[in-house]
Amino acid sequence: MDKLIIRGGRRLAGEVPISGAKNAALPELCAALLSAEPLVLHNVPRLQDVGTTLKLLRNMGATADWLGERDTPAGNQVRIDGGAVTNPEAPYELVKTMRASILVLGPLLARFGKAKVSLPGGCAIGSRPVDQHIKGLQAMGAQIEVEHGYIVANAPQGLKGARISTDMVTVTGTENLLMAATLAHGETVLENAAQEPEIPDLAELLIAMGARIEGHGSSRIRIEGVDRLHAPRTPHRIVADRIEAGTFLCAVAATGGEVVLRGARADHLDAVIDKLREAGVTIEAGDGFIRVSANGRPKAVGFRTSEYPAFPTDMQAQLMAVNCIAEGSAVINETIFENRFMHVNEMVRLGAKIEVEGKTAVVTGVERLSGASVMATDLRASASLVIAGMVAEGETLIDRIYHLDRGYDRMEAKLRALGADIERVS
Ligand SMILES: CC(=O)N[C@H]1[C@@H](OP(=O)(O)OP(=O)(O)OC[C@H]2O[C@@H](n3ccc(=O)[nH]c3=O)[C@H](O)[C@@H]2O)O[C@H](CO)[C@@H](O)[C@@H]1O
Ligand SMILES: C=C(OP(=O)(O)O)C(=O)O
Repeated sequence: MDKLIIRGGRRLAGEVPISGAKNAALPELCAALLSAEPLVLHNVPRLQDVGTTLKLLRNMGATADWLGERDTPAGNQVRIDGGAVTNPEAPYELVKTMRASILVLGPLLARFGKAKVSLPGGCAIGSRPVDQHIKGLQAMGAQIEVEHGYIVANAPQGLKGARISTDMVTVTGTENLLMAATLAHGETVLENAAQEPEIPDLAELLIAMGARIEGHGSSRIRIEGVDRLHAPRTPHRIVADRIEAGTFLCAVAATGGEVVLRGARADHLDAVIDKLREAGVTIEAGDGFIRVSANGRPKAVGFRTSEYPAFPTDMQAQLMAVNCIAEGSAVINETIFENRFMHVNEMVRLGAKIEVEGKTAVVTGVERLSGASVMATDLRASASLVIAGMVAEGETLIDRIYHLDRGYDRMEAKLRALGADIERVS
């Protein structure tokens, strides 16, 4: 099992390319199931969850291939041909490692009138049910049973448009229902829709495939179903990963230095950038880049996670790492997931002062952290430990970094290119 060894104390400097967004790539790869014509996506990040999704699509009979080797001009392009899908099923073995596999449910049901998808189960950050996905598809006329750990869904006459208001804002729930509605008979209205930038990115892809969608990016999306979707005339380029970009911003805020993030979208990171400025970090942005510079200890900043455009839960752990070495103390409220403070005990092993009560963490900044062996428990927890390790004195060893690889494209190589002392060992 791979581990990371980090020797802290280096400032970061230089330029780093920001990859395509994991959370846009996953639904957009699944969107290939909506059409019998091939889909080509550009700017696909080379990370574990993308590999798992390609396997899942191949298991159904689709062809799904990278168009070039890593680091070649076509190295981030993928072609999926959903024309050959014969087996509209997602087995537990593939679904258990990646919760986003639930995103095949809507497309399969809409195109084939049936689907059998393993329940994804919970994960370290919380129980993460999919009841809203099921409720929405039932409102569109699907018959759904949960049997032996599988969602077994049927809509022999096809799905029909409906007005659906989910009980809470759900990102993959909105994506699943949006994709399903593109091929439903009549009009679907999604109320209380998620507004994360990955949703308009998905909607733009679907529109390029012939879908009729309005209101994406707002809390009310209207979809008029069509008979079939086709290949987009030009390949779709996946939007930049705002969480990867935010992670690098926090890394520089903690270590100090000056870094340019190439390809990053500052307009998708307003809440994170506001907090980092409040912490004393300098951030400038222009078309396709963000420049961040920091000197000395940041100031502690409190924040509360919430749905986009508020502060993202996927950045909570990384900004907590910055707070660990900041001047002053900060209160952090996690409102999206019930158990997303798994990194706290590991940060405490590095010398951080953090107290957790329920959904609130109080961080009192310390002057220095000290390197230790720690364990990654989930994706963003891993990233926060990398940040903490880069400012800790001495050596930090991070175990179980398969969590990190699920969502970052070679983070350690990108950090090493910026001057960090970080290596992967087996
Ligand atoms: C692949 C992907 O895009 N993952 C992101 C997506 O996850 P994901 O789409 O799974 O998260 P949701 O937005 O659905 O979850 C929000 C909240 O609603 C609850 N809920 C959700 C659906 C449902 O049917 N029932 C229910 O109770 C969840 O348990 C959670 O407490 O959005 C999260 C919130 O921004 C991010 O942290 C994840 O990185
Ligand atoms: C929680 C995350 O992802 P997923 O929904 O894929 O588990 C994340 O990206 O931080």
